[in-house]
Amino acid sequence: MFKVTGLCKQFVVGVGVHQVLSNLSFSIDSAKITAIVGPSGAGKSTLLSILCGLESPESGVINYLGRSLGDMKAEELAKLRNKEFGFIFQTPFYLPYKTVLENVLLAGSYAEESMDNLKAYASDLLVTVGLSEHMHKSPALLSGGEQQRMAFARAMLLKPNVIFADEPTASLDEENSTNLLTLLSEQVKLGRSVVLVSHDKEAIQWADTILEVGPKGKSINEL
Ligand SMILES: Nc1ncnc2c1ncn2[C@@H]1O[C@H](COP(=O)(O)OP(=O)(O)OP(=O)(O)O)[C@@H](O)[C@H]1O
Repeated sequence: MFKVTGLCKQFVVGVGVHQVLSNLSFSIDSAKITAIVGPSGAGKSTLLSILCGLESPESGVINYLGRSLGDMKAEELAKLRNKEFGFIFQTPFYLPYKTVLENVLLAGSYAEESMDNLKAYASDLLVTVGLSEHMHKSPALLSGGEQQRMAFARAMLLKPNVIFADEPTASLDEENSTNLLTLLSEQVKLGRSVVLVSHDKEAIQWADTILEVGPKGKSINEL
């Protein structure tokens, strides 16, 4: 699904240059959970941001289903992110003055479906993740695990092909981690792909493929 060749990324910090990823080449298969692991500061989150087109590399080619992200115009890339990629972060973001259902529908304006269909689908998703009773409350009233399940439902709204997750279980207890990982693995059985960055041993155990980024992003190897 992803084929990455010769990826280099650096950040300019003050008058210096911080080399974060150096000449990495690897592939990520579809319909699998791929975990990106490695020491703190190795560049895992940076790598995730590059794969989903939020950051651009200094050099290297990132092919997604045969299309080079670097050759896409900003509009095309934004469309790809909205239509094909879903995102889950360590800390679920939400608008507290909107309900759980409205928060799940935040990306709805990018959909081609009618708002009525989207609302019905968002409600179904909230039933699937066990939040049907909380649909019309503010997310501020939910527990951390419930908020993360809301984030999962939001990530699924536009039926993404790939779900990117950066430390999705880091703020969850074991039971809530297992719930979230179960939801993600069910999506993989339906043919979707999950790419996650994690330090969490349990989350890593759910992965079909583990890619380890070496210190200072100087290598990447499948474990
Ligand atoms: N926007 C930025 N500007 C400058 N430096 C950055 C920026 N983003 C990340 N870095 C630096 O790049 C390096 C890699 O950061 P990144 O967050 O990708 O690492 P990580 O492997 O995900 O770390 P952790 O496991 O601790 O979250 C770090 O040294 C970080 O300080």
